[in-house]
Amino acid sequence: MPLLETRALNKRFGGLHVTNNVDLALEVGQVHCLIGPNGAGKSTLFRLILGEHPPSSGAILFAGEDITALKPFQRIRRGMSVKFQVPGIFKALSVRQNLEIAMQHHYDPATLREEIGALLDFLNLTADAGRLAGNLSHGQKQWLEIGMAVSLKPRLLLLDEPTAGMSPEETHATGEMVKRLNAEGMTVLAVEHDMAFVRQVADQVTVLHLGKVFAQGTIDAIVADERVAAIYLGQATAQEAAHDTSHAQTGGVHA
Ligand SMILES: Nc1ncnc2c1ncn2[C@@H]1O[C@H](COP(=O)(O)OP(=O)(O)OP(=O)(O)O)[C@@H](O)[C@H]1O
Repeated sequence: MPLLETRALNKRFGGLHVTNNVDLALEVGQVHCLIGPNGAGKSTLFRLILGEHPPSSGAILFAGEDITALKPFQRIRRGMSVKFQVPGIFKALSVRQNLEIAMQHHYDPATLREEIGALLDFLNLTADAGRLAGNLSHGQKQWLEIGMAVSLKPRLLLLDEPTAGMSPEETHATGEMVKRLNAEGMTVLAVEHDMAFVRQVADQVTVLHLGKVFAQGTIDAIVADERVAAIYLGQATAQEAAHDTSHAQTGGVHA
């Protein structure tokens, strides 16, 4: 049984059909990346899975249970966790205090100290534990946010462009974190533009285009798929024609 499944999922905003009959299945233990040109509907699908938008029709199942009507907090309680692109960390508190807030109600004080210590190590933030979160580098803030998202050991981790704005080194370190979490049993769904990251972590890749599942497979199959290359190329051509490359993909589909 898949850990997460969407069945004939649809979302319309007025006349705009943004999620179009999407069937997606995430097997337990998989790292699944969702890619696609700008406006393909990735964020919307992500928000449907989280329960931030109600779908127009279709169903979402988590571990076999129909969660379509559940609120986000009820989904989180069942074992979903999310890291959004914009960090939701408390800037005026230290790194350690941020983790304490996320974890304090779930562990006794001695275990809490141990768990935070292990998580700081995992995040490469041990030396920065006492620093104000607001003073961390961009990459470190993203890692702290990942730490808060995984601190309660969710079954499914949802990542929204986890490497946006990161250097190649930071991107690679983030990929290693995702692989370690996955090796410990966490299932991961990541919306991502960075193809090096996708290649590093993904077992399975789903390409969305105009709200539909356009292609699915391993990263090698996706990169070799000329139809996939064409939709990215089409976008580049359209953007060049409009003299607007400000929303260009970082890296395109060529890994
Ligand atoms: N709340 C909303 N109301 C109306 N239209 C929306 C809403 N949210 C998204 N859309 C539209 O749905 C389409 C898909 O947007 P979405 O953000 O899901 O795409 P995306 O693949 O995540 O794009 P990007 O890679 O640029 O983040 C876009 O045309 C967008 O304008």
